[in-house]
Amino acid sequence: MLIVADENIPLLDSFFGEIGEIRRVSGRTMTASDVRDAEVLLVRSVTRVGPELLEGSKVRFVGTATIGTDHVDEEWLARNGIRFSAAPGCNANSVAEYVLSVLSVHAERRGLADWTRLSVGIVGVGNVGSELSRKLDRLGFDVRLCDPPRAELEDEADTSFVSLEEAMTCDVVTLHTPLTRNQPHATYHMVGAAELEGLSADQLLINAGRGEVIDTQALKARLSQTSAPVVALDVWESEPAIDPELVQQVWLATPHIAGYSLEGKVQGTEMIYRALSRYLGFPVRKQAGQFLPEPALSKVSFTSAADEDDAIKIALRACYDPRRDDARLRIAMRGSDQERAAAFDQLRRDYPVRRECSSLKVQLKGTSKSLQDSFRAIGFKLKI
Ligand SMILES: NC(=O)c1ccc[n+]([C@@H]2O[C@H](COP(=O)([O-])OP(=O)(O)OC[C@H]3O[C@@H](n4cnc5c(N)ncnc54)[C@H](O)[C@@H]3O)[C@@H](O)[C@H]2O)c1
Ligand SMILES: O=C(O)[C@H](O)[C@H](O)COP(=O)(O)O
Repeated sequence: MLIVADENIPLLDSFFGEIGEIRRVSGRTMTASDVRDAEVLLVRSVTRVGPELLEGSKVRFVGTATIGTDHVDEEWLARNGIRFSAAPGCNANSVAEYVLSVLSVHAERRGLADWTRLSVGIVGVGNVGSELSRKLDRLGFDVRLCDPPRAELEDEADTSFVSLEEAMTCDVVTLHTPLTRNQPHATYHMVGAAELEGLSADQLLINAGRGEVIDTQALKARLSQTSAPVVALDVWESEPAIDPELVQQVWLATPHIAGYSLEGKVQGTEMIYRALSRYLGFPVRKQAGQFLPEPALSKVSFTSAADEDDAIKIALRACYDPRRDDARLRIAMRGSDQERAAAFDQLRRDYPVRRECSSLKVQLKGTSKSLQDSFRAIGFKLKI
């Protein structure tokens, strides 16, 4: 069986080597002739999957090792009897850690002694938003949830949701919706001139969903005003050809890597491996955990002398500091349009190994119970 796969999917041989012959191709430039003879197609988010790619091919199973599915024409696949599977939640924890790290840097720049005094509006409360909300709640932040599709469900009567308008009054507004069009609560350009107008210079807007959820032109216009909000973008309209002026205008600019922890990527591969095995009736023998190496940084230690807020931020940013990705993206924005787009993709292809907080053992000596709880809330392993 021929399996055509995006070369950026990690551990292809380890997971799929026993299932079939693997042909690696560039996900961004994959064409119909690359996949014509394949029975299985494995992609990430940069490959548009629909009739242009698959008409006339032998493909009967498509797996995307990502949470987002806006690159896949699911209706067409279903109409053509092609089984489809995604990887819901695979990198939700990675994105939550990205947001926490961004918050920690933002609080520090603002001179806030206690970062939990920030109110946080989470827009889109699915796998990512829920994981983030759980961590923030446990840390003691004031969290408000905005998810109109969920708010309409009968079994959600116990959860209190706010409108987008109200979420956008929080100190921090963080977007985690899918990209949707032509349906109730569609998110394409959901944040436009009117929503941006209401944000003040004291507020932070984060987008780690999809770039098209914010209207780029409206954002650029808002950011050129003196009272502009602080903005952190991980996702962009028309990736990889992103707007270099917008990169200059935002506070923190990263190349769509919020979900790029090693754990997140490998879990994505594992999820489509499981789905394919089930589809083919093969036993599921492999799991992500067996392929995760020892982390480069495995232990940190704090004593009672540590400032509690500082200790959390030091440990968080030892695992992941978004300012490194921001610096790399800014450097990559030099050159022609084509060079910039290639550089954006290259940053993602050659992304350094990043481990999640759960890979770091934190030793606490003589520290308070509340500090221990905060470390646990984020997901660190504790040694007391
Ligand atoms: N930056 C990254 O690296 C990265 C990583 C993972 C996922 N993502 C993106 O984040 C999105 C969310 O991921 P997830 O796992 O939480 O997905 P999910 O499907 O579990 O949850 C999405 C939530 O958004 C809600 N939603 C839909 N329309 C909305 C609207 N108009 N307003 C508010 N909420 C709305 C849905 O009801 C749902 O609860 C993905 O679709 C993907 O596009 C980005
Ligand atoms: O949807 C997702 O899971 C994320 O956006 C994912 O991190 C995208 O990564 P890519 O497929 O572009 O490598």
